[in-house]
Amino acid sequence: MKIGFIGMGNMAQALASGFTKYAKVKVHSLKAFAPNQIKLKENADKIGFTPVATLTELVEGSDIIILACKPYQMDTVLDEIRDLLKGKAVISVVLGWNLKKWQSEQINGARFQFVMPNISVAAGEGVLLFEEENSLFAGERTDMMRLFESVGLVTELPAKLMGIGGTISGCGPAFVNLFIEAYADAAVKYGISREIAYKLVSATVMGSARLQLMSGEHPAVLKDKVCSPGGSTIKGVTTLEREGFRRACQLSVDEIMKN
Ligand SMILES: NC(=O)C1=CN([C@@H]2O[C@H](COP(=O)(O)OP(=O)(O)OC[C@H]3O[C@@H](n4cnc5c(N)ncnc54)[C@H](O)[C@@H]3O)[C@@H](O)[C@H]2O)C=CC1
Ligand SMILES: O=C(O)[C@@H]1CCC=N1
Repeated sequence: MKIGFIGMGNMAQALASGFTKYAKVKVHSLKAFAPNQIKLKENADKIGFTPVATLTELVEGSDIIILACKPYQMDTVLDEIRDLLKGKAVISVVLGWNLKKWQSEQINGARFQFVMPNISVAAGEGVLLFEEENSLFAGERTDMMRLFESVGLVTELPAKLMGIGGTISGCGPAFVNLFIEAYADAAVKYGISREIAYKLVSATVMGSARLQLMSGEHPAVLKDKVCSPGGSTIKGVTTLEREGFRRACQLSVDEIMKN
């Protein structure tokens, strides 16, 4: 498998780090191109991929191209590589660049899959949504899913649900980290050091999530198990409810889904 990243920003760095650490399928080469060659070289040394100097070199030296630039950069990228993509498998993690959009570009001879990842792939604990509609060969799609399974939970969704799925899992780490920061601030306010505060809150989030996934129990059941009658937790829970925690979560999703 010869993989080439177009763009090496936050998301591509997370994926490349995840693949170099956790890939359970043989990756023969991992290359990347980005316009800022100094930064690219720094990331290459840190993560362990091969930096290349041009988009042409990247595409010609890879069988699988991972598009990981910003949506507004796609036109410039495609202008340069459109004619080189024949026979390649293209994975897009670019918001909005799904199969329908790709087909509207009429790029002949390239096979395509839209994947919505999240940043936690860097820790091997990501979420990766595969759009059901795709034009990969069946065998190569299975290989792709195995590769991405090395860095997280792979789930297939129909095109019509990729927007909401990607909002929950792709944007989700930002919401969760806001929560972590807020509770760490509260711990610091009462005297715990910042370093310990982040560890305590992050481990609590991770453990709560893992228990829910492993047990399959309703989150409300797990919440109730923590809330002793007349105890401390229920005071915190009712305060969050009074201050509109659930509503704020819902509204954050509604805002994104307006696009
Ligand atoms: N950051 C995240 O958590 C997630 C991001 N995504 C998607 O991943 C894509 C990248 O997002 P980020 O990594 O956050 O952005 P970023 O801004 O950190 O990275 C963009 C990369 O593209 C490169 N680039 C710019 N122009 C280029 C060109 N002409 N040719 C090749 N490379 C070029 C930049 O130098 C940079 O390395 C976006 O389309 C976004 O929708 C998807 C899921 C999660
Ligand atoms: O904020 C964004 O547009 C990208 C897509 C999902 C996560 N980050």
